Amino acid sequence: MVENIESNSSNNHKTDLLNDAIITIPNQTIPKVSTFNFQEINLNYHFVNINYSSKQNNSQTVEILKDVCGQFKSGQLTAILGPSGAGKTSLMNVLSGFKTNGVTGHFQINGQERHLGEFRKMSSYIPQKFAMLDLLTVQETLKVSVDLKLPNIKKILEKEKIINAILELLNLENSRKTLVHNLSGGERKRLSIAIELVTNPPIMFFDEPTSGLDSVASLQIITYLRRLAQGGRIIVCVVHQPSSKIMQLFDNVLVMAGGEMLYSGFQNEMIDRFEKSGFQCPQYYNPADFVIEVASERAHNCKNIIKLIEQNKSIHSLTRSEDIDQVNETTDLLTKAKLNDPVITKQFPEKIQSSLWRQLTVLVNRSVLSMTRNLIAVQLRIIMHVVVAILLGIVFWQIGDDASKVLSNVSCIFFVVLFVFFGNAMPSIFLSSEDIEVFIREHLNAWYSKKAYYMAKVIADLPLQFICPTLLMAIVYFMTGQPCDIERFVMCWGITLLTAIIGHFVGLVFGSTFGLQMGIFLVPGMTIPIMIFSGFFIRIHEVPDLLRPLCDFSFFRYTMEALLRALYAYKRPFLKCADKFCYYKNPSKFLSDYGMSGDFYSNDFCALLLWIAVLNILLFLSLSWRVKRAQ
Ligand SMILES: Nc1ncnc2c1ncn2[C@@H]1O[C@H](COP(=O)(O)OP(=O)(O)OP(=O)(O)O)[C@@H](O)[C@H]1O
Repeated sequence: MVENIESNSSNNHKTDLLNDAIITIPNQTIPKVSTFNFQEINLNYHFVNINYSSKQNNSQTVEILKDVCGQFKSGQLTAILGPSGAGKTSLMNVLSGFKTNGVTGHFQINGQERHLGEFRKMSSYIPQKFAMLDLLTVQETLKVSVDLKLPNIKKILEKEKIINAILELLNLENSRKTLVHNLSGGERKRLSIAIELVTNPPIMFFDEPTSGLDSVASLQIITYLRRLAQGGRIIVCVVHQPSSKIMQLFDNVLVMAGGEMLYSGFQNEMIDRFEKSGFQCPQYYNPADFVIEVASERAHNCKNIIKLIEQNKSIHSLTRSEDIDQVNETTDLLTKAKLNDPVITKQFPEKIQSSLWRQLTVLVNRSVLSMTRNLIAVQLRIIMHVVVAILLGIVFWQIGDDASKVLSNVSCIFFVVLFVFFGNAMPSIFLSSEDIEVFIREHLNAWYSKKAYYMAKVIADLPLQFICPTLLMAIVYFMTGQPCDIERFVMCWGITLLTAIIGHFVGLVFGSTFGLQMGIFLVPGMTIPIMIFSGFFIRIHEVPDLLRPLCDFSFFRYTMEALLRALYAYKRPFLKCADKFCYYKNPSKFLSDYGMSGDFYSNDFCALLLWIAVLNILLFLSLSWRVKRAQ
């Protein structure tokens, strides 16, 4: 079957199509990557004495990778093998530049020290769990990728040509209209490859691209990867127990054991090398299973195995830095000469980052598209606001001008604040925790800046933050019989909007910092205590002196104060009294009893704006922290 797939000329034709689609675009301003011909530059990625350690919670340092060396060359497909916990994923993270903290050693591209920023632009890392937005179709997902990664391609037809070529190459044409969350495991994997293929990167890393797939789908994926490698790319992937058929597709193998490198060299020399070192592979045994079994014995004799295999190595079986230097000197002269050629250097591939404006528009459009398909985020949120508003209107029907029901009116206002806050905070926790992984991947792959993502997050939800509180306030205000005064209505509406925005940011900050589970627990857990200091449960002047500063900190205090001032301050005439005596007939008396007298609506408004500014800063810091932590 392998042979069949390999000899299939139509597949080669698809590879050509992809290259054609990208290379023959009739526009001189097309990105450098589009004009890059992989055959022209032989990349040689060397890594020497790579060590990686991580600090534990108890401040102990764990050594994860120890003195790993090796090299990858253009046109070769390399597998990283090893038993569970051998350090394969860690090595992949380090080599791809996704992990930098605690990493030492030398990384060289064609003999020159790797510059991380540049390296990220010319490489792609497809992790095992490749985060994607579930509510976009395959075609839309690829379109976003093209829009962000190929900013110089403006014509829709050209974009479609590239998308079609990639879909055809990866056999995804029939799924182009399928939502990502409806894709099968294999299709999802292929889509993740497709997304990164858009820029035609010359170096691609895959962490377990076959995990969760059956043998046929696994073979298919590795065959695609081989085809990509044959197009002149460096393709490296971690694989778990590949079948013999799959093993044959690899050019090189890197075997890891206990964070050390056991073997690095040609796939077809591997068993020979192990046999010469005294490890006999039984007949008809899967070579991958065999080397993993040998590697699993590392706990007892890993050092001995490495030593033995070293003694029998060939020039291509690289296990130590000296070997790499030797190969460097002998084989890279031509490549170096080519790299120094200005014509070729000019064609060196790199991902071009689009302008901030373009990043912003693409990200906002994507968020809006995704949100409109999200039942919880949009439809349910609007419906809930309307239903609750009508319910409140019925329960508190026409009490706004009734002096005997002032306290009930305050409860109604408090309920509005509560509902608007949580009605916006909870969906935002869900939304932000859902796409934070997508952000980290795309940002680290140099698709867009943190600033663009942050601004898009703020802008995309604005329409809902406008619509939901507006609907709620309009219904509640008029059903509950608040004063028929447009100014007072606008004042109340403004505060409800700010409350919704604060709720949204609180949700974003907690969701992106702590994730969904912790966010759902922490938002109510941390905000409900703040409500105690809102002036609703206990009047501010009755709060113990020691805790009084907390009232200045509570944003619920400012929302309550502002709303009650909008309704009862600013020379509001006496309220109607249906009973013989109404204590709060005079609205100013009520405000003064609650410690809210004075026409200071604007102060409360400014305090809420300040809160929004602080939450914005926290959100930006949270995103930066998440990116840093991912590295
Ligand atoms: N940040 C970390 N802190 C502490 N230990 C870590 C950290 N990352 C990885 N390790 C440890 O390093 C070892 C290698 O982990 P890694 O995930 O690279 O292994 P792997 O070969 O990919 O395993 P698997 O095949 O099971 O995914 C494991 O023992 C793991 O527990």
